[in-house]
Amino acid sequence: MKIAIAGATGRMGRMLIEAVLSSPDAELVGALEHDTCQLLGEDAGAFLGKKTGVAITADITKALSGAEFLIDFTRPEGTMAHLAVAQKTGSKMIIGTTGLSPEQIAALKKAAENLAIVFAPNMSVGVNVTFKLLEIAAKMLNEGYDIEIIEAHHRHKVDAPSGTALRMGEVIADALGEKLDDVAVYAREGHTGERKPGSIGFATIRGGDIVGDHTVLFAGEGERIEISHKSSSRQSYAQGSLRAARFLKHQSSGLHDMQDVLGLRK
Ligand SMILES: NC(=O)C1=CN([C@@H]2O[C@H](COP(=O)(O)OP(=O)(O)OC[C@H]3O[C@@H](n4cnc5c(N)ncnc54)[C@H](OP(=O)(O)O)[C@@H]3O)[C@@H](O)[C@H]2O)C=CC1
Ligand SMILES: O=C(O)C1=N[C@H](C(=O)O)C[C@H](O)C1
Repeated sequence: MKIAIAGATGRMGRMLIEAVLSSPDAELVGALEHDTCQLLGEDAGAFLGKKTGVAITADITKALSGAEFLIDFTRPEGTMAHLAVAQKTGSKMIIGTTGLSPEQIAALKKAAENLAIVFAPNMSVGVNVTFKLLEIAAKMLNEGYDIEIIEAHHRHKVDAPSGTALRMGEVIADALGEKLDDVAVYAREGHTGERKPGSIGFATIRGGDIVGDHTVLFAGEGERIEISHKSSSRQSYAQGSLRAARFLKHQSSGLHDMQDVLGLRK
């Protein structure tokens, strides 16, 4: 698999480069950064002490020439700019970027009519299995339990709640026959009044180097159930992205997610 990485000097970009270089069925062919990056022109493997022959570039077309796949963990505006070029080069996209607006997601759907894309807020197998556990729990605890989603991430994260927490909310709302927009409570402060029955609350923690923790609390009378996933390394996201690329080898179009990649869709 000939793979280009966007955000090549970022936390996920570096993890992905390392994963591609260690994977026998993958080859690094492009490393993309934006034009203010201090490391443009440097070998993409330099941070590992490796020579890959692939220089970090801000030229999207150059980075994508010869790339069958583009793995993109950047920012929404970066992802949308990369998508526009990938549509021309035909590079299939694996998108992990979170915080996209509804309009940007609609643009992904449109592009996916002719381009195969995996777009998922969390590429780890564990989180995607957790989504299934939440679906079961929400269906079985559909009365008498208040649902709160608590997420914690490192101090550098720019979007909140996390994409994963929002997807957890969507999975639970869907299992309860609701729309997340109608039941979500994203913040509480001051005299809030009593908890609104049927709402799904979100709480966000930011600090230090926390890779990514998510807990869903089902709080009833006299008991609480907690379903938690904790990431201690970004490797699971990188390995999940490579699984997504292998899945896309067999797709010519469509907007897929990790439930499709892992065969978890009901
Ligand atoms: N789906 C999943 O499994 C996961 C998703 N994520 C998501 O991936 C994204 C990146 O996370 P992370 O690696 O921690 O972030 P980083 O900030 O470490 O990396 C982002 C990279 O993208 C670059 N970048 C920023 N803005 C643009 C732009 N407009 N165009 C092109 N490149 C840009 C940054 O460059 P510079 O530093 O110079 O600005 C940086 O190299 C986030 O949205 C995060 O939520 C993260 C982990 C797992
Ligand atoms: O920014 C991160 O770090 C992460 N972002 C994703 C999200 O917003 O859910 C996935 C993971 O939690 C790490």
